[in-house]
Amino acid sequence: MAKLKVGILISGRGSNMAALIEAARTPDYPAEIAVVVSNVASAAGLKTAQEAGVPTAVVPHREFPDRESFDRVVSAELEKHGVGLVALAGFMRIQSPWFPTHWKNRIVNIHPSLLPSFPGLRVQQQAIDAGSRISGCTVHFVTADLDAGPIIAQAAVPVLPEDTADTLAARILRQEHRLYPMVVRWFAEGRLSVAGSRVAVAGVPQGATLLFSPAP
Ligand SMILES: Nc1nc2c(c(=O)[nH]1)N[C@@H](CN(C=O)c1ccc(C(=O)N[C@@H](CCC(=O)O)C(=O)O)cc1)CN2
Ligand SMILES: NCC(=O)N[C@@H]1O[C@H](COP(=O)([O-])[O-])[C@@H](O)[C@H]1O
Repeated sequence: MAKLKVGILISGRGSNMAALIEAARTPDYPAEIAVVVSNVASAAGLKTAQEAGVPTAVVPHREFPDRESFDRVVSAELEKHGVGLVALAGFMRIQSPWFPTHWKNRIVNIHPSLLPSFPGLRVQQQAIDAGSRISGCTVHFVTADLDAGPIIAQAAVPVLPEDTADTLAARILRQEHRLYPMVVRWFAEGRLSVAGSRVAVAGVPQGATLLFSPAP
């Protein structure tokens, strides 16, 4: 049976992209990484993808008059590679409503907070400033509403008194690299269904959609 083709959008380092590429190297993983697209030519993740033999493309957002025209070219690049799931991985552009509508329930994002808390950017510092004792990451379907799409799975980590944004980000990132490949596998296996704002994951234990790592 043909594997699900995943297209990954990045803007920078690409460690979540690398985790997905590594997961897809396993023969029984039900997805393959078909293309990596960046809006930034200098994204370090492009080199990582090329060294892994994954096709890449750059679509510079600054060259477009508006978000939708940029989004349509990105979408065409993904469709050229037969992509069935779009995975945002440190992709730093807010997409026009056209994109998540066109890719409805076929586009996911990983976000470094326990949504709905702390959408947007600089979220690790937001959690620290709020005195949160727990933080983590969320994989969700992407909709026109920023960081507000149906939640698929989350991973939680402690926030320590001595944490800086960087130490907390590093602790969360380790869980991101576990969570994202797990969720992409579930999508590829056809286990995800969306009803309104809720996602059901068929055939997995109820607790499997929440990882908790008490390790500092
Ligand atoms: N329509 C949607 N687009 C995006 C979503 C989403 O849920 N719906 N998720 C974000 C990912 N993201 C946080 O997880 C995020 C990325 C970027 C921004 C942002 O403010 N971008 C600015 C530029 C910032 C920069 O270049 O440093 C912008 O686009 O003007 C907020 C949240 C991805 N897109
Ligand atoms: N709002 C989007 C956002 O903040 N995404 C976050 O950017 C980082 C990208 O790292 P990576 O490029 O090494 O995967 C990740 O921590 C991801 O959760």
